[in-house]
Amino acid sequence: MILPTLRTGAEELGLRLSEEQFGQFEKYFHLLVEWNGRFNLTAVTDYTGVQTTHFLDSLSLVKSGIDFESLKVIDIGAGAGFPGLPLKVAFPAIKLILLEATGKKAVFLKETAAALGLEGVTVLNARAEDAARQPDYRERIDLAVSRAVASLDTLCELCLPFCRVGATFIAMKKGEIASEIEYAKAAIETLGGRLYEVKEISLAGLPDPRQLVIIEKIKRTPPEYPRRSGIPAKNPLR
Ligand SMILES: C[S@@+](CC[C@H](N)C(=O)[O-])C[C@H]1O[C@@H](n2cnc3c(N)ncnc32)[C@H](O)[C@@H]1O
Repeated sequence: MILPTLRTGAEELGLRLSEEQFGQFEKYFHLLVEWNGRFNLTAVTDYTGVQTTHFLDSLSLVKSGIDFESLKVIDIGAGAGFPGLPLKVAFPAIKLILLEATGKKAVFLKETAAALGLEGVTVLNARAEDAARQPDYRERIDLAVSRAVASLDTLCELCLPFCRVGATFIAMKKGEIASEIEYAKAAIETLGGRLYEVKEISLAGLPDPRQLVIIEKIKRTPPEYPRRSGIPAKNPLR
């Protein structure tokens, strides 16, 4: 049987995946390992590790309680596709934008989405600071997600400008985040957000607890944000 760890974890998350979907995850695993031999995509390439650290961790977004069906979702700093691609495999009706600044990773994302037969996936090879100024993307998104890209204050400036008022932004974090949240309070408010909830996630397969930091967009983002490329990380809003 393929992907035993993912099967158990998905069940624990309340997800009922078909054999076709498990087949897509299996293919994704093989593409990840193959491309990783050419350039560095991830440090985790063992069969169980990918199922837990990448696939299940990405799917733990369901613990947010959001109904993903047919949402327009953007994954900011998608890297090798996490969490966006596993979410798309599990919820094929979402419209997914994978935003990734590094050209080679963007090529991997495009080829992988095609190889898995996924429709409704757009790969954007750009920096968030630039893409968020494009009318097609600014305040047009229902759900922004991001894992392992920046500290929460910086991340808010990269992600909240994409969210329409009423949309949700989820930052996937691990470890101690109380001070990170404290530092991000000003950024959340300035950019039109409101901290809704911090949800602790612990899954049997995951080595350490994670948090979903859930932020609602309650007001429009002022037009001066995001600032130009690199500034949100160099000089976070405080
Ligand atoms: C550590 S990787 C994490 C990748 C993936 N989210 C994951 O959890 O496996 C961070 C990724 O974010 C991308 N990135 C960082 N800053 C960015 C920005 N301002 N706009 C777009 N992508 C960015 C990097 O190129 C890199 O691929």
